[in-house]
Amino acid sequence: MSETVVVQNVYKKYKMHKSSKEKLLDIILPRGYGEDFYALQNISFKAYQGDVIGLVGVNGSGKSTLSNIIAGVIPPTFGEVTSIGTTSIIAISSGLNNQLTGRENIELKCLMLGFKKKEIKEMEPEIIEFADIGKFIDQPVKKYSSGMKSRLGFAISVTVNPDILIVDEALSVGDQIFAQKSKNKMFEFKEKGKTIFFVSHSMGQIKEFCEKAIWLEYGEIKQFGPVNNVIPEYEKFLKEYKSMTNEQQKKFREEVMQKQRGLATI
Ligand SMILES: Nc1ncnc2c1ncn2[C@@H]1O[C@H](COP(=O)(O)OP(=O)(O)OP(=O)(O)O)[C@@H](O)[C@H]1O
Repeated sequence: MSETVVVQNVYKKYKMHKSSKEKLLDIILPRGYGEDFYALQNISFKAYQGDVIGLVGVNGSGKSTLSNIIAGVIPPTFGEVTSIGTTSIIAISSGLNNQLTGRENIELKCLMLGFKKKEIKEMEPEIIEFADIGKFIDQPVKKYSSGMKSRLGFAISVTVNPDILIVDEALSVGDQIFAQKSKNKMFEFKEKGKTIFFVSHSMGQIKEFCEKAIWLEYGEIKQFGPVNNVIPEYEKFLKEYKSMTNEQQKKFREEVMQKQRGLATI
């Protein structure tokens, strides 16, 4: 099985700003301003053709940041990501331009992915049919509901037929019929041997769909392995976390923040 995504020692550092003044200082000052905060630390793993990998972790553990880095939407601060093949990300905030119509967004996104105008015209009917948002396709996206946006984002991302697909919570919005249609499409991709990363808070969906899982904690990989090993451990942690008192949960979150604040050894 050949490698499709190689992630090596990836870190993502953000600055914490308490006010817009601090944000401004960060831009003006040569060394920047603000406390360092690591959304990701020391992330390394390999994905292979046909891998379907679930990304799990509590809120703020770094799932979306890692998805965006794999997709090339944002760069890592340190480290390297090598992708063999075309990559497409499906996320609720899927980078649609609010001022443009759905149809114009199709063209823009496909142009950005490197397609020629003729190819886009050929793909357009398929995208519109999959999105199934009727006359809204010629309305500006700012008039769309969140479900409509995710339908259009999903339709574009799957129709361009990427080798590597990153699905970030996309199945949690939209109605049941669309969710089923999306699920079928993803199973179709899985059968074709594409590499899929799947972010979800639904352990049911992760267990149903993925063979491997990455559990992120404090922006680090806590566990990576077969879904049947990782998810029971993660569920055990979730159960313990839920049974904590508010005070204990607060302490845990503070420890998390502390760990992400520049304690990284690079
Ligand atoms: N642009 C940014 N600037 C500063 N901090 C950021 C930025 N984007 C994300 N973060 C921080 O990085 C951490 C990881 O965020 P991320 O969205 O990747 O987590 P997540 O696991 O996807 O969370 P959720 O389950 O809530 O979607 C969070 O603490 C978040 O506040």
